[in-house]
Amino acid sequence: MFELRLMVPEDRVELMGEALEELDALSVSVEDADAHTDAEQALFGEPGMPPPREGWQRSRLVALFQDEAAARHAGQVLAAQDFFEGCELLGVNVLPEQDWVRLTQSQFSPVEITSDFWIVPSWHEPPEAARHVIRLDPGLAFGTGTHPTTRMCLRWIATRAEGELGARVLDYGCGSGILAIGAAKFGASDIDAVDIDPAAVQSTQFNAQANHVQLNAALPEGAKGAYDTVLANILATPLKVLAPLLCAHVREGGALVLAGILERQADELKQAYAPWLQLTVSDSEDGWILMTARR
Ligand SMILES: C[S@@+](CC[C@H](N)C(=O)[O-])C[C@H]1O[C@@H](n2cnc3c(N)ncnc32)[C@H](O)[C@@H]1O
Repeated sequence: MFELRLMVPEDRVELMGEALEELDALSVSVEDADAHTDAEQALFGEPGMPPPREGWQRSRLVALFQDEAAARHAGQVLAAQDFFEGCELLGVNVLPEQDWVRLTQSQFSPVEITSDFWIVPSWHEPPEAARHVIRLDPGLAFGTGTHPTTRMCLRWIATRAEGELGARVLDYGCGSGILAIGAAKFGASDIDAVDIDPAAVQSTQFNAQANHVQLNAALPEGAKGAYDTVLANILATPLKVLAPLLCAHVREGGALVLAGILERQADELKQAYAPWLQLTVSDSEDGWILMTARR
């Protein structure tokens, strides 16, 4: 494989990406050319929403080609176009042969939630100390246990006193289903896991089966009635919109557990939920907080 590398200003990223695909690039990736420098201007976007801008102020495009001639030809064709002004050809590199499966797998190790609760990829043996294990491989949906928001929710589940989690649990925004599966491992027996993304619903069903866990995975209409515990790891903006809906699903005496919230967003979340529940911050990690309430 060969990669053609180009420097492209923000307003040309999409056009150049499309042109490279027309020229038979196998893939095109876009990197921030100013990443990790003083000139870096990070772009933050909400999952599922279009990116806030088409590219960084200076983007590095890397297009993959089957052979060197195709990569060089694409570079020559692009350089001759009038829209190439302001762009730069950085060169063509040979990409060394790699065992991509092994390389990807090496990036995922078992994740410790508590000393005896671990998330373990299928190609690893669980650590000896692990009494509770979720077997999970990275897939299409969010939630491998490596993100602090997921870890805090799982830690909350694992550290409940006997019976406190309850039997009936709702995982709202289930992604890979990791929280729903975690709830099952800690005693919940009637679990609904819902997500707006059909791929997440599928992924949850698959992961539940792989963990020998019974749950109902569905689109959001699958959330019905009152639950002992409602878990939602989404992001502050959707969590504010969902406040009345999520609170309505918490039974009298039940718990609401919210994640995906940055430390500086604590007050806006408290205000949004105040008509129904009193949220408090009950955990934090790497600038993210866990907010919980009891009805
Ligand atoms: C950050 S991921 C969390 C995944 C998993 N629960 C975890 O804790 O790792 C958020 C998930 O919420 C879903 N989501 C976002 N907005 C939603 C909404 N309004 N209703 C239901 N699901 C939503 C996304 O599709 C995504 O799968």
